[in-house]
Amino acid sequence: MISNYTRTLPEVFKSQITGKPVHPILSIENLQCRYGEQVVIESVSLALQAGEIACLLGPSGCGKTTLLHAIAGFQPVVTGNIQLSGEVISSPKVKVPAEQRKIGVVFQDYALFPHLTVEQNIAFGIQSMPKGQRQSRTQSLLQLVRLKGFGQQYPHQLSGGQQQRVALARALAPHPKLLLLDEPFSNLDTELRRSLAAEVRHILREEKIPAIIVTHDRHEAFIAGDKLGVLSQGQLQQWDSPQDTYQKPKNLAVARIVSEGSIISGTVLGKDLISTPLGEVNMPTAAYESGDRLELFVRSEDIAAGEHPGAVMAQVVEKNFLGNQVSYRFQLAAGETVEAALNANVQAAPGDKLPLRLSSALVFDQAR
Ligand SMILES: Nc1ncnc2c1ncn2[C@@H]1O[C@H](COP(=O)(O)OP(=O)(O)OP(=O)(O)O)[C@@H](O)[C@H]1O
Repeated sequence: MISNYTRTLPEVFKSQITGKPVHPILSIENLQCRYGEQVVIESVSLALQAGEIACLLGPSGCGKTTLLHAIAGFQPVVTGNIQLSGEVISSPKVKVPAEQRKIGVVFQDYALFPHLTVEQNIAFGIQSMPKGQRQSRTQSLLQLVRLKGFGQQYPHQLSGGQQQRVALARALAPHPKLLLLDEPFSNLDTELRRSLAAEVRHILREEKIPAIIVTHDRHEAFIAGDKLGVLSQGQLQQWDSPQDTYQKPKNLAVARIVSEGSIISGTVLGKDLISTPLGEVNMPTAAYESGDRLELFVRSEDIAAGEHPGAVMAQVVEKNFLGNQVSYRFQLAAGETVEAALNANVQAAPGDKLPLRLSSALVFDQAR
């Protein structure tokens, strides 16, 4: 049973200058969204502070887009509420129309206007600005997204990454209070995705616009986010910094979403000592008694190869070269298999046996 990650409700700070309360830019309290009888978002609460960038990560179908649509105003709310700068914009009784929310949205497919130039696309949402101001905003955004000189081109003359930067500039042009990006890089190849994730982070920082980015790619989320929200089965399992989420996942579902690894069994041998099919490992066991059976999550990088007292022999069943590392799948004597990411100088082929040892593992109560 995956325990729901419950957090204290959004904090409201007091300004040190005015003494007035400073609300999170976005706060969501006990949100539920449904399609007919199907509950897709169940009791989600979170707070995003001014200037923060959050990434929402989770498996396909877990409700990421639905949550984004609820914030944007495209999806009704069954219970709970959504507040922007302290004002309720969505609840069962309140629904501020999407176009009045001052929330920008960037979609996966860029959705640029094909018959408009890059400059015209960027200026589309700021027609009400005086001409001089509009032109200067457009030019500064062109520079910010590194497309100076491309202003007169049409979208089909640009690469995918360039088109997505135009879409970002267009969404930023009216100075939204919050920007929502729904899998903005998923049409791009892996390397470009990650460099664009870093670039988008830089651009949002420059513009001081808080954002929520939905992604499937944990590396993209680690690069772009100050906060990482892990959504699974319609519930926000964790809402923390990427580093804390990686190092201290709240449950097995989060561990599996944010890292590569394997599940193995363990038995508590005594104080802070657990026996596993990969040998004995020192871990806090205060919550358990000797003899307790546990499920452990072993991250691929927590397994090392080489002669060592206590190492156990394991047989290579699969090997994939990744450059500086090689990903191996090993069969252990007890029949379990584990994934390990080993240094490329370890030479082994399927069928070979290697001594392995475990440096650490994650233990979860009622792990499944
Ligand atoms: N318009 C709709 N009508 C009915 N069910 C829907 C609708 N949109 C989404 N769903 C269902 O709601 C669930 C969550 O969908 P959602 O698109 O929010 O997930 P997601 O996490 O964004 O998925 P993905 O990563 O694949 O885009 C899925 O089971 C989906 O089938």
